[in-house]
Amino acid sequence: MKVPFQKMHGLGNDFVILDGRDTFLRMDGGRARALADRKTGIGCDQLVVLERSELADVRMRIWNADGGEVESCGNVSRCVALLLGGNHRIETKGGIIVASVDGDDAIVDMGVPSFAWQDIPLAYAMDTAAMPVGWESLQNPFAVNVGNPHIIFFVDDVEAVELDRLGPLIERDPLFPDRINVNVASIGDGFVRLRVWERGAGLTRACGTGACATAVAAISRKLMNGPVEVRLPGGALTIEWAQGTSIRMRGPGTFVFEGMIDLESLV
Ligand SMILES: N[C@@H](CCC[C@H](N)C(=O)O)C(=O)O
Repeated sequence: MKVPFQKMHGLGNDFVILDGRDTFLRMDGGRARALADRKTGIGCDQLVVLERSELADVRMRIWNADGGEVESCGNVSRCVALLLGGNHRIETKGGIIVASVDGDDAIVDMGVPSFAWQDIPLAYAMDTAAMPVGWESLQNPFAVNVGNPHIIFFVDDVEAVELDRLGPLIERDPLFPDRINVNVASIGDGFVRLRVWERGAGLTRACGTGACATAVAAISRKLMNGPVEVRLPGGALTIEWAQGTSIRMRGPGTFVFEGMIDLESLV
């Protein structure tokens, strides 16, 4: 049986979204990997299935392109808000987020960030605001969990970082038992420039949770005052946050195309 899908992107970070609210859709890592494959599947950074929720208006399950199911995704939460329209409480593995639509933008309350080393999680105790670790030129990072785990390195020039080489090394370092999303950021005049190596997806044009994590790190280290404009290769997001409060993200989501897919023909 063929089921409909939507292809969308948030600043170039792209998704295949399936609606399983009325029809049971069996999804697993193998199927997600097959659908995400850019040569043989539809192609995307993340595969998303909407389901009925007992806790919120809708449940959103997210798989990275490598087939791993993950807790959260900032860019897809804006796309889903724009797809559904109006205001929605969305259940994710990383907690409940609240999304609304404002013109071409969606605004998402991404929840309160966690800073405890056990919550990132790290393999052993350390100060997550000034981690005494480093990988070559990337030193003294900040770690935060914004629904999913992130590490942020502040550098002079994000373009000078070999993120395609260092990203996978850091993502899979034993310090991170659940692996980690790797952000390199530089402070500009009123904005932060950001590049992200995403856990399970590699280099992406944008990462919404990475933008949230980086804004939280920049505000915590008093490098920026909110709201923070985060400039990614695919475009900009605005992030608001103050100590002890939820993170608020604002930005666009774009419809690309729709089609039908036979899930049973996959592995
Ligand atoms: N692209 C996303 C994040 C997707 C999940 C991430 N790769 C992870 O493994 O946690 C975003 O926009 O936040």
